[in-house]
Amino acid sequence: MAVFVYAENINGVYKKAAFEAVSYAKAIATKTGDSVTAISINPTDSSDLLYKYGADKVVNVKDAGLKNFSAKAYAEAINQIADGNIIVFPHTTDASSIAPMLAIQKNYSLITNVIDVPESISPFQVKRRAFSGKGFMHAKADAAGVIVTVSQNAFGVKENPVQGSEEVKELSITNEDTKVINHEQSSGKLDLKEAEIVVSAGRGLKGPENWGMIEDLANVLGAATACSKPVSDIGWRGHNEHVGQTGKAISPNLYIAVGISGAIQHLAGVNSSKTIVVINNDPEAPFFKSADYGVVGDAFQIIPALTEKIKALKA
Ligand SMILES: Cc1cc2nc3c(=O)[nH]c(=O)nc-3n(C[C@H](O)[C@H](O)[C@H](O)COP(=O)(O)OP(=O)(O)OC[C@H]3O[C@@H](n4cnc5c(N)ncnc54)[C@H](O)[C@@H]3O)c2cc1C
Repeated sequence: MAVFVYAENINGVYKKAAFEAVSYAKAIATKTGDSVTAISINPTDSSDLLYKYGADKVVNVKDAGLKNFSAKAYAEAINQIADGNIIVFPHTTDASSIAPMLAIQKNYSLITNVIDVPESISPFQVKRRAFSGKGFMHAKADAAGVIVTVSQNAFGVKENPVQGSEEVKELSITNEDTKVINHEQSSGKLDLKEAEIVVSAGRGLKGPENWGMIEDLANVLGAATACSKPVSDIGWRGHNEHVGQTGKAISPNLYIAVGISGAIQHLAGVNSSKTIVVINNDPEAPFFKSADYGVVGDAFQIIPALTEKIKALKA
């Protein structure tokens, strides 16, 4: 029996989340004594990239009808291939919409946002994030099969090279329900949900003209940029950068929050970050309660100085 894993790609290029999901599937397979089969839809990247993290077999689905993403059509394609009783997905936006559809098609349990290898396989029990990242729970699957989505940056990308094999599968799924009206391109250079470091700013920055210093800091750190909800609501930044309860939920290794008060709805999307640094000129700002490191001061002085210091250190 194989542990199946969905290896997500964007325009054919594997995401970091795909490598993390394969690493996670390998950890389960090691526990169960099974192999790992990765499924990817229309990839252009080499399967070698997935063998590196432990995929014993890679099934590359070729289907022109799946050129545009559709959760229903992708679930149908994966359903035709994944005949094991453990299926792993990354907890990305796309995969999080495929996984529930597949769970219904297969009548499997669905456990989202898992953060560790299962405590037991039969019954399948695993630790997951709950309540917008404010708590944890140990979820138990009660169906014959289980689908899990792995919280990004929680398990990590772990090399486990194997001699893998590849199979190309030609499918022809009908994808008539989906019509692409527009593609929104992320303004940042890095995918916010994949980024290890995120520099985020709020209304404390006073206006969009001041975002240059945030981008400069992000550039020297190799970070993605994010913002609070009001900032994207006013139109200072695009909605693709909005993090929080109603925006993207992220869990980078380092989250730097500049001029953000730390409202509960903002924290809901960022409190799974491994280290949080808060820069705010109000010592009473609620965000300091959730911070690992806090700097009380004016962002307009601190950010350029910090950027220069990091540049000097790197030089
Ligand atoms: C249903 C619902 C859902 C929501 N979802 C989200 C969500 O997903 N994400 C989200 O972010 N919000 C969300 N909100 C809004 C949230 O409640 C807050 O209003 C919002 O997060 C505040 O944004 P802010 O911190 O940028 O602005 P503010 O609350 O105005 O805070 C600005 C901060 O900047 C500091 N500051 C000012 N000048 C400087 C300076 N020169 N240097 C340093 N610091 C300075 C201030 O001290 C202050 O702490 C939601 C609200 C509701 C009701």
